[in-house]
Amino acid sequence: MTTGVPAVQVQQLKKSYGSAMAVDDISFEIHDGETFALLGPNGAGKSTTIEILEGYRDRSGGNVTVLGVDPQRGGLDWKAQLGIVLQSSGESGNVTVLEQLTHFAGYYPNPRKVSDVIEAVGLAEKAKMRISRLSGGQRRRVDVALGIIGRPRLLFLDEPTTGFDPAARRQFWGLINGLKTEGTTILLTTHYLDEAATLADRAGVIVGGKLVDIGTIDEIGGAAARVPLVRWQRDGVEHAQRTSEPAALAARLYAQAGGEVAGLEITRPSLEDIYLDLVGNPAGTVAAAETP
Ligand SMILES: Nc1ncnc2c1ncn2[C@@H]1O[C@H](COP(=O)(O)OP(=O)(O)OP(=O)(O)O)[C@@H](O)[C@H]1O
Repeated sequence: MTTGVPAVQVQQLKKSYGSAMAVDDISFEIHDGETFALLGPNGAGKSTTIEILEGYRDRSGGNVTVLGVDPQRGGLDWKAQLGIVLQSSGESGNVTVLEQLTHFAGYYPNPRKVSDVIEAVGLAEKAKMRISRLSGGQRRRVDVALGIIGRPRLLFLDEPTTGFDPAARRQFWGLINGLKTEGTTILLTTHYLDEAATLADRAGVIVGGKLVDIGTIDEIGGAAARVPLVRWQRDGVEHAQRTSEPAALAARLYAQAGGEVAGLEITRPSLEDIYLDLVGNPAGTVAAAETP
């Protein structure tokens, strides 16, 4: 249900570990029912931010509310409305998948049906197997199952699909889309940009503890970053040019070559290309513009 009150409100959040600033003056909001992806390279400050929102870590400065409550003061009622999938799996116990989920379901006032959750994360055939005997990716699915068993209003997913095979990742996307349809608010961190592009409504990009961009998936990086790229070869030399009229350029090249253009390729930057430009990775930068 949309109430108009942001599910998450972060204002000038700061977190230092000793003299090192892990999170440096970050502000953003997550609307009720929205899926928001926090993106950034290793060590950018994503987990620190999420752990502050979950109430696991104290902040050094700024204001934060999560479902209207300061996480440093959140009680059991507040916690029961959160679903949390931490970055590293804690589930390696000697109990079965079914036992573990049944046990955790007992902590929540209105849990999902255990068998439905086991089915949704693709563990039906492993329900009676001890968690310690599952593969890494299967254990990760148990983490996800534990995150959603309590029917959370707000779900935190910190790199949820690390270790998933491609089919499991697609299945997980379907699961998340189902939760979105039910109105669950989701905060996701992932290094898989296709995952962010598929699942998130908006994203924020953190680099070195600072928020360098925020917007809908279609806005991240700005319009200039989305201009198509035309590549071709002439006399064995690679050429590349960004242009908003790629067909016109291709036609010009065709006319100049008097026929087919060697190596002609027109691509639109993916979220990953745009992200790599944003975080300053040279592998993501596109060759300088030139005219044919
Ligand atoms: N408990 C801690 N004590 C000291 N420094 C820490 C602690 N936890 C994190 N840091 C530092 O804070 C910075 C941000 O770490 P954080 O785990 O939030 O990054 P991240 O964006 O989640 O990275 P990754 O993508 O690798 O998970 C890093 O430089 C890290 O070394």
